[in-house]
Amino acid sequence: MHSFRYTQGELFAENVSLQSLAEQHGTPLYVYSKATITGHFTRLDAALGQLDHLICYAVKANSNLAVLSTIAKLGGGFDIVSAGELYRVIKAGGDASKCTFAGVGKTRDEIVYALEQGVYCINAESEAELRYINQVAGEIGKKAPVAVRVNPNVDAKTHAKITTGKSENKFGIEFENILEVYGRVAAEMPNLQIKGLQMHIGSQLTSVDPFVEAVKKVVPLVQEVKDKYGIQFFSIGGGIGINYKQSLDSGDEGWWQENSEVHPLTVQAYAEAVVPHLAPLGLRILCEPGRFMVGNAGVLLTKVLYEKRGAAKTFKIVDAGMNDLIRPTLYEGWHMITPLKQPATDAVEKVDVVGPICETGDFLAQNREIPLVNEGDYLAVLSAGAYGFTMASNYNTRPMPAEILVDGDKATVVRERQTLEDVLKGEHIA
Ligand SMILES: Cc1ncc(COP(=O)(O)O)c(C=O)c1O
Ligand SMILES: N[C@@H](CCCC[NH3+])C(=O)O
Repeated sequence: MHSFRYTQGELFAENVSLQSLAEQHGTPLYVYSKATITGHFTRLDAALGQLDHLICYAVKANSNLAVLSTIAKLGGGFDIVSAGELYRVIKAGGDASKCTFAGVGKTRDEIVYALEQGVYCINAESEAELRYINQVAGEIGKKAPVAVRVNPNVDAKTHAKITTGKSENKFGIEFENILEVYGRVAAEMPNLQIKGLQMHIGSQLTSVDPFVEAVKKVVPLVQEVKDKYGIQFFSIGGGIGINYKQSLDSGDEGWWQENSEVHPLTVQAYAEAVVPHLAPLGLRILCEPGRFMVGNAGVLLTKVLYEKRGAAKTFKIVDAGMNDLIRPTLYEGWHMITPLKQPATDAVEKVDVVGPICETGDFLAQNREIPLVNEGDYLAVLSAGAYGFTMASNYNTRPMPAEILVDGDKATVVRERQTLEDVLKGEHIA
């Protein structure tokens, strides 16, 4: 479901013209659609309807308070990876008791904060971590709810940098060692309460097969852990991929259709494939989607500053760089780029869309055919709602962009653009 579409020659987010937002608020600018987020949550929730389930949205994908508040109001829980993310969830009105705490390197302060706030579960990724949580919990007089993350050694067939469920990845404990570890937790770590088992094999999966392979492999183990230790939940992690090549409302027609392809993975297909394996467990099933929930719900608006016709290439130099959206640089991420004002002709030209950062890797697209645009025109980088702003930085001392949430006719600035003073805050001459 997408809420971005061309209407009378202009690109809209729900009922709001993106050109007007760019003119009013400046660029680079992130714009999110509340209807898309709500639609995605509702669809996944319905697809898992047969199970006792909880959607724990992976906050790292997009942690804007307004996004978190939207999901909290829909009844969602949250998968967090730091004290900072938990702090955000609480500030946004989310419920700590619906939070799972993931990550391989939790610190003492983070463990204490999570226990004090009463998170649903801490998902531990090593035996050393379990022992440390046990120690910290004892010191503060708490019993820590824990799950162990299993590394099922299944290939998620996604980009190498976002594969997490193979033996060579740093995540989780080997499948073969899980039962022994639970045994030691039960016998030797009195301040831990065994609450569940968790897995997550990777991000941006575009086929249901690796999910099914992992679920089929891990379910018998879950059953055994349940029988021995009486756990409450099994979390199947996140990872549902989105279609980066079809980011506009499907009713649209235009040059971008040529780039469209049917996404092989839908939530319905996902649920149909995994639910039959999960239902017999009789456990609460957690799901931790990040990108699926927000990826197609956000765009990054940018302005064409200059055109440079080089000997080998034509560059469109825009005002958004890799510090605003690092996915193309880091993962060869492909994001559709389209003008905010529909071009008068179908003509396209092959260009590199590059940012102002002093790095050769600073590009939003390379060798890409886009419609003819001139200096001063605005472009939208689509499907930028996940791992966009959350991975942005102040590299080259560039202020972080503003974020806007659109809800029907209403556009609200949900994070202000940083000023240079903001960027330098806390910094001192020795
Ligand atoms: C433990 C865990 N859960 C959930 C997610 C969310 O992943 P995605 O955004 O691909 O759904 C991640 C990131 O890959 C993760 O590491
Ligand atoms: N940041 C990655 C996804 C990482 C998933 C985190 N566990 C991306 O944009 O594709």
